[in-house]
Amino acid sequence: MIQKLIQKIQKTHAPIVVGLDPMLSYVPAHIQKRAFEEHGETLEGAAEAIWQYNKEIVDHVYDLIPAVKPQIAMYEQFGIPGLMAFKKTVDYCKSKDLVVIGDIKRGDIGSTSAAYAVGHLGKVKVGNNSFAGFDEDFVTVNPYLGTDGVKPFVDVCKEEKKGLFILVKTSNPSSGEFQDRLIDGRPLYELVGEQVAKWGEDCMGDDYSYVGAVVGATYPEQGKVLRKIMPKSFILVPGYGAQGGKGADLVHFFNEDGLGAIVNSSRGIIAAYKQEQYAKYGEEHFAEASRAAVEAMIADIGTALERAK
Ligand SMILES: O=C(O)c1cc(=O)[nH]c(=O)n1[C@@H]1O[C@H](COP(=O)(O)O)[C@@H](O)[C@H]1O
Repeated sequence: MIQKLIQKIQKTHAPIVVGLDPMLSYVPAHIQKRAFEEHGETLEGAAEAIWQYNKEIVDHVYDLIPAVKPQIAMYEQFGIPGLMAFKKTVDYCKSKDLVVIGDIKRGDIGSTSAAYAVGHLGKVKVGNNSFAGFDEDFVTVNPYLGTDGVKPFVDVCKEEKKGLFILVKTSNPSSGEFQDRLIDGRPLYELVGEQVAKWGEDCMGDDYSYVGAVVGATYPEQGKVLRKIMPKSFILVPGYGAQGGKGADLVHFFNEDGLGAIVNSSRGIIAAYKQEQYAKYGEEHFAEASRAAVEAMIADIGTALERAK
C-alpha cells in the first residue's frame, strides 16, 4: 500500500490528504433537511447527513488527491449509525481508488492491539470464513504502550500489505507536555522516532517503509530533526490550515526526492465554504469550495517545495 500511496502522490503531484472529519454543524442546511426528512432528527438522520456531505466532497476532489483520512471520532459521536457512515465513507473512497488512512489512534496491550489491527486492517475468522471489518489501507497508532502494543499492527500490515502512521510528535498545543520531556538529554519524540525507524526496518516497500510516523505541521523544527532520524518513514503531517500550518513550514518534512511526507487538512478543506475567501461558493456549492481549497493547498505546498530546491 505504501507503493500505491507513492504512485498516487507522483501521479497527482499532490502530497496531500483530505481529512474527512465531518461535524453536523458543517453540513449545509439543504443536506441536513433531506436527511432529517427521511430519517427524522435522529442518529440515523445525522449519519445520513454526514455521509451525503462526505460523498459530495469526495466526488469533487478525488481526481486531485492521493488519499483521504476519515477521523473515526467524528463518526463515533453518532453511535452505530455513525460507524456505518464511517464504513460507507471508507468503501466509497476505495471505490474511487483513493488510499484510505483510518485515523483511529489505537494502541493497547498486545492482545487488544491485535483485535484492533484485525478489525481495521485485517480479517477476522468466523468458523471457516474470514471477513474484513473496516478495511482501511493505513491506520494511525498510538505507541505509548511500547513494542508489544505496536507489533500486532505491524504483523497484520505485513500479511495484508497495508501500513501505519505512528504518533511521534503531535500537532496540538500541549503535545510537548510529555513528548518534549528529556530522557538522557533527548526529547521523548526523538526516541519514539528512532523506534519508528527500527520498527520499519523490515517493513520496506521499494524506498519507503510502510511503518510511517505522524509529526504535526505546527512543529517544523522538530519535523526537520525527525525527517533525518526516520529517513525511510513516510510522515503524515496534520496541522495544515485550521491549526495554522502553512506550505513554507513544511519543506523540511520532505526528503530530497520530493517524497516522504503527506500533509493533511480536514476543516480547511471540508468546511472551506465557511471561510471568507471561499464564501462566494455559498452553502449550496460547498463541495466546489472544497475543490478550490484543495487546489490552493496543492499550489501552496508545491510553491514552497520549488522555492526550497
Ligand atoms: O493523527 C492525526 O491525524 C493527527 C495527529 C496530530 O498530531 N494532530 C492532528 O490534528 N491529527 C488529526 O488531524 C486532523 C486535523 O484536522 P484539522 O485541524 O481540521 O485539519 C484531525 O483529524 C486530528 O485528529
